[in-house]
Amino acid sequence: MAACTVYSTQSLRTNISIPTSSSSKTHLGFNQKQVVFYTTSKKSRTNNNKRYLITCKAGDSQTIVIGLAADSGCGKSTFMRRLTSVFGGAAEPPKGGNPDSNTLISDTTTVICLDDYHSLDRTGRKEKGVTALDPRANDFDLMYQQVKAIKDGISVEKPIYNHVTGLLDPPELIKPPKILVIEGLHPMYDSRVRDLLDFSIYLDISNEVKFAWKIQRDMAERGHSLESIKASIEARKPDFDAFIDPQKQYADAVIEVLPTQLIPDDNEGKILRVRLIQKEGVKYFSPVYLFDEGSTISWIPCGRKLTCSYPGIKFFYGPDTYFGNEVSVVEMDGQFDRLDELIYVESHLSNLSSKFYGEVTQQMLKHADFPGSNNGTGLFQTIVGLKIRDLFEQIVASRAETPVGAAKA
Ligand SMILES: Nc1ncnc2c1ncn2[C@@H]1O[C@H](COP(=O)(O)OP(=O)(O)OP(=O)(O)O)[C@@H](O)[C@H]1O
Ligand SMILES: O=C(CO)[C@H](O)[C@H](O)COP(=O)(O)O
Repeated sequence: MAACTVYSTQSLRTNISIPTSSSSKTHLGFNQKQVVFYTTSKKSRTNNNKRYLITCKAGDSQTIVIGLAADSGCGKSTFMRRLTSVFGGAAEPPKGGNPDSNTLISDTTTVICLDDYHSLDRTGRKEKGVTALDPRANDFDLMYQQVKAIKDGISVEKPIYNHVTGLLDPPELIKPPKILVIEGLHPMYDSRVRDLLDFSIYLDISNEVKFAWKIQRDMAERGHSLESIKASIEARKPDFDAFIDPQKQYADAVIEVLPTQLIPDDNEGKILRVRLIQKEGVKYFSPVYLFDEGSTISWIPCGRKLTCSYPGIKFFYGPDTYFGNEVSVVEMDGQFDRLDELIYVESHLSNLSSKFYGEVTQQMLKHADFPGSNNGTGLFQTIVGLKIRDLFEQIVASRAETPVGAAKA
């Protein structure tokens, strides 16, 4: 008989299929209760008026789980596009599925958006007076159960939050990929979910820059008024500070985006100072460094090999502490004039986990049209993408070396 796991999902509205043809009685435990299912037909089952989702699959290769946390409009999608590109192949929504699905699937990666675990839809949040950032508007039990199931090689029927209608749509099937990325507001909020992560990233966009990006997108591209953008940022801020921002203390890598220091009192938010904060001592992750590992360096690369216009470019590298953890920081302030000259900067960075000389520059040139390609946001997102590929390859290699049975010891 197939090994089965039960996932409770009360928000489930449609029947789901049970991928087993077994006709025998199956005893499955859930929430300390023993429930009995007859897995004879491909339908969802109800027990004590509660609907259960049953998934059956014997998982033999564990999925690697990456968490990416950030507020809305802070570059998660852009980062995801860079990451999937590092693995090759395009990422697309599930074929033939809900056109408003938030999921992106490529050969190696599946990116799920944690908005899909909103337990309250738009109307529900309005009625209860809570924002989507509030944990009460999210189902962390289901998030944990499903991420764990995928990590264990088991397919799940994940709910969909529809950003167009503001409703919870019928679920979609998510099969275990090689790499699962969970991106959204709360990947590191719940300790059970956090413990499932093999690597975690937080995009820390300062208020000034967030405001500038919001204006650019929501005003220029979506026709919102300046007042409504300001009001929306203000309304989210208390919950952002309480529930989203504190997650950065748990991240293995933080990309911090600040206004430039090269122009005194700059408040345009166009030139950026970007810091890649890398935790020391994380298994399978060795931080990138500039010139000499462990030293402290300030570097202005502008000159014969790198064209810079005002206000120039400044790099910094050095050790630091971050929420009590030892970290290494690489910082870039300013922006590139010519991306093809980035190779000069790349050749001074070490531990990049690139597969060939110039891979970072090649990736940046390939996606020159993505936001942030001329500054540290694009550069550090690309580098973190390479580090994730390296982490994945190291974990796979270490599993191949581990004799069967020893892994459980
Ligand atoms: N590195 C960047 N430099 C400049 N602008 C950026 C950068 N990253 C993102 N933006 C701006 O922010 C907008 C949102 O970016 P993106 O879609 O990647 O964010 P998101 O976190 O996925 O947003 P949402 O959660 O709202 O879907 C972009 O359209 C762009 O205007
Ligand atoms: O913070 C968000 C994450 O994307 C959204 O605001 C949240 O998911 C609610 O979505 P919508 O505004 O479409 O109802």
